[in-house]
Amino acid sequence: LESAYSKDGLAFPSLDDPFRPTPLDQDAALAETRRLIVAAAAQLIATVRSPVEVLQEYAPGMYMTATLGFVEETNVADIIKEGGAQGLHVKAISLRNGVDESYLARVLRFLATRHVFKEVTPNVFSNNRISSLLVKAKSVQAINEDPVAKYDGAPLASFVASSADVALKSVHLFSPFLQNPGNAAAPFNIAFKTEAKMWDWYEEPGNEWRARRFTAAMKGGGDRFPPQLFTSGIRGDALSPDDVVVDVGGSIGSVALALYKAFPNLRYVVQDLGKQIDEAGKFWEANAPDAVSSGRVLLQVHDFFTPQPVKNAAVYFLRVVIHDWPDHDAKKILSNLRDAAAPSSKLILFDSLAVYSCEDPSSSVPKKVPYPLLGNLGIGGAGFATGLDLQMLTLFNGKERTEDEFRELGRVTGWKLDSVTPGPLATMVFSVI
Ligand SMILES: C[S@@+](CC[C@H](N)C(=O)[O-])C[C@H]1O[C@@H](n2cnc3c(N)ncnc32)[C@H](O)[C@@H]1O
Repeated sequence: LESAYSKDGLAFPSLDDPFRPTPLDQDAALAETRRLIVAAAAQLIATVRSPVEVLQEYAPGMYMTATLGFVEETNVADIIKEGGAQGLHVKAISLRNGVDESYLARVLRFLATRHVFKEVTPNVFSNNRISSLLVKAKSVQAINEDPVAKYDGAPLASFVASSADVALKSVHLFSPFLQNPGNAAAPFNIAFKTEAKMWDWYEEPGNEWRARRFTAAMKGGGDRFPPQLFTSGIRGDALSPDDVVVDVGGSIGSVALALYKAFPNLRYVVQDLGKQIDEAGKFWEANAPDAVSSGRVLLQVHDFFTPQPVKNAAVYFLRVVIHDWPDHDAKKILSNLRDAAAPSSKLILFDSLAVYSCEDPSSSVPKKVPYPLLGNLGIGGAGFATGLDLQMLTLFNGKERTEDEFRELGRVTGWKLDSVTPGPLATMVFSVI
């Protein structure tokens, strides 16, 4: 890593400094190097640490979520940033967010002990590489003036905040749900005493701020979505000008926007529920004003449990949608697309791939990892995906699926899995059976 950075005339970033993006953050070979180092370091810790201490650290793991949510809600990283690089005393943070300074000190010390924030001198905290990503996109004053819009432009902060809100408030019902899954749709539904799916519940009065936060989280999607992912599983000659690409459950269409910019001669349809499509109108107006008026991009209200109105599209794609649904619902969604498809249509799913923690001889992309690391590289490889899997279970009884599970889901709905391109989001390309 150091030599790769020095080749670009850069020092390897210090944990003490705020995060500054560089092109090397996107370099695939370096990402693999990082994963191996993290996998090895985590395994080394698990190996040498007293197992008692390991469990003492893991069992109260909820405090990580709770403290991150608290600092996000009370704008701590934002306040520290506005205070300057030298850091701020908890008294000064308290003056701005009204939280007792001794509570702040204890929360920030818990996090600094885990490398989120740095305690520069006693009770003085600065942002470091990790905590700097908790900073939202607006000034603290603007946040206080319009709290509902607090997470606009800050997708990662939105993700952190919603993990500490709906997910944390639901997860204490995890074990009862798993033991009696017939009693409710998901732990979320028991916790919030609702039969509604989380999206529909967001639309209820009083939840406007949650709906807005969710949209903010989704708006970051396109930035983290390199368009070449889209073509990675499709033959170069498979798409022609004016071919129709449907972004099913596309939210505001941040992924379709990235694709539209990369492949402007295709036609796009972004489909979602009403509120998302209303937001999509504003999003496209701000980012590609001609796209909708020229007819290249159509924003369409569509419930994917009803027949798909766009027939014979070249591509139907769903990004992080199928993992929201249990198998019986996922099958309905894919069957509706199959009914609308032409023989040449492709279905592309972008989702995290569940990878066994041991070796998987049946995988179409077998990966040899250095002995004695875990088959999925542990938290270095599958940390986020395994966490997301349980988050989907908690919120929706959804799931991240293995390659075999995707193949089977396709097979029973009339789609053949042609290729799998692994990555932080895997690309699964299906053709019509
Ligand atoms: C996790 S988000 C993914 C959004 C988008 N694909 C992206 O990657 O940015 C799931 C989306 O599914 C949409 N959704 C949920 N139920 C739906 C339904 N019945 N019909 C259409 N869209 C739905 C939600 O509104 C939400 O925008």
